[in-house]
Parts: sequence; structure tokens; C-alpha cells
Amino acid sequence: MKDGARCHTLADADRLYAAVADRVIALAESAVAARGRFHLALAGGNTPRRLYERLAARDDTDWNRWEIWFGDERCVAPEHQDSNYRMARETLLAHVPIPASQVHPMIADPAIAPERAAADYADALSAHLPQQAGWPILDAVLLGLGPDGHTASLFPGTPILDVLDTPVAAVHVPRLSAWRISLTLPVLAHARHLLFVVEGAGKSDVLARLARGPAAGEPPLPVERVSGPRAEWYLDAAARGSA
Ligand SMILES: O=C1O[C@H](COP(=O)(O)O)[C@@H](O)[C@H](O)[C@H]1O
Repeated sequence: MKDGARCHTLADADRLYAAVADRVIALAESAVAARGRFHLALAGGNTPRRLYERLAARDDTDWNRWEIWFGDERCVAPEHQDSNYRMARETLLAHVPIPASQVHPMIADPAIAPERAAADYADALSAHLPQQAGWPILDAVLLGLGPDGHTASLFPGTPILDVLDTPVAAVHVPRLSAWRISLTLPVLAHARHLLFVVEGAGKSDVLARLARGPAAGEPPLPVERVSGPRAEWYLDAAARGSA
């Protein structure tokens, strides 16, 4: 993975999150200028916390025009400590004037079956977003990277990787003994911009593996099936390692 227009290595985490925050604000400005709305899907996990805190401090964007979606979610209540929505609320959404009707959590009620919640979310995306060839078009999707090559909740070896007929699906992840809901490969392929954000030495092995590509006979990692010409990578030097 070489630095260039699509891959940016920043010296440290502070500079990484500053660069990504600037990029998100710029994407918001161009989406609002072109279409009057900025439809952004947030990543979960730990990495985005500091990015969201930085975004929350920005007053150079029209928050009224933002629509917040989620790339994936754990099947827990919105107040649960593992909830991606809770993390985003605490770090970003509680601090900026985005109207509540423009924030779209994946799980409103954990009693609803994961498959039903996924189908409802697919309907909500289709109702709110512009479409192309029947697929809702997100302006930007923030994505993380797991050490096993997962992104969103597209984990290696799970059946959601074969889902090609809906933008959102539920998946049971045996390694975690847990259900997740996630955007699927085709809706990610239709997004205008994909921003991967990767921080820390714990991600350097998987980045080195991505730089090498799959060995003969080895299946691609989920992230390799997502990252295409619309993907931009933001890494800190520790994550990059020797990749
Ligand atoms: O499980 C998840 O992990 C990935 C990466 O998470 P991180 O904690 O290593 O940053 C994340 O992109 C995804 O949204 C999350 O649910």
C-alpha cells in the first residue's frame, strides 16, 4: 500500500484524526452543495472515538444537513456499553445540532429479531437516500479494520459475504458468539466515498497482509472485497508499520 491520492499515512493518531475530520467536513460541504444533504454512515469499534470527538468540535459545517447512518451494529440495546450507537452518541451526536429525526440507529429495540431489524434498516435507507440501479447511495461510509480483516461486520467466513440482494443483513459471528447487523458488500460498492481509518500497531500485521495480497488459494479478506477505487485509506505510522 503506497501513499498517494488514496492512501495517507499520518505521523501519529492526532494528525490522523485531524486529517479524517477535515476530509469528512469537506465531503459534507460538497454533498450539501450538490444534493442538499450529507448521508454519512459511521463506523463502530474503538478507533472512531477520537475522530467523532474532533468532529463534535467543528462549527464549520451545517449540521442540520447531516443524516447519520451506521455501518454496523451489535445486537444490544442502544444504552448498552457495546452499542456503536451509544459510542457515537456520547462522542459526537450529543454535542452537535443534528435533528434527532436525521439520526438512524440500526437497533432501536433489541427484542426485535436481528433479521427484522436489518430488513427495517434496509427499508429506511431506501426511503431516505437517492438510488442507483435500486441501491441506496450513501455519500460517505467510515470504516474500520479488524486484525482478522473484517470491516463493518463483514467477518471472514460468514454468510453475509454472500448477501447480494439487500443493503443490510444480520449475521451471526461464531467467533464472538454474537449477532451483528451490517451494511452488505453491494451497498458499500455503491457508496460515493469509503474512508478506512486505521490506527495503532495492532493493525500493522493485517495491513502488511493487505499489501502482499492473498496467498495462492487463499480467499480474499472481507476488507479486500470492499476496498475499490472509491476507497481512501487513512493510517497512522504505527498501523502502517512496514506495510
Ligand atoms: O467490530 C468492529 O470492529 C471494526 C474495527 O474496530 P476497532 O475497534 O478495531 O476500531 C469496526 O470497523 C466495526 O464497526 C466494529 O463493529
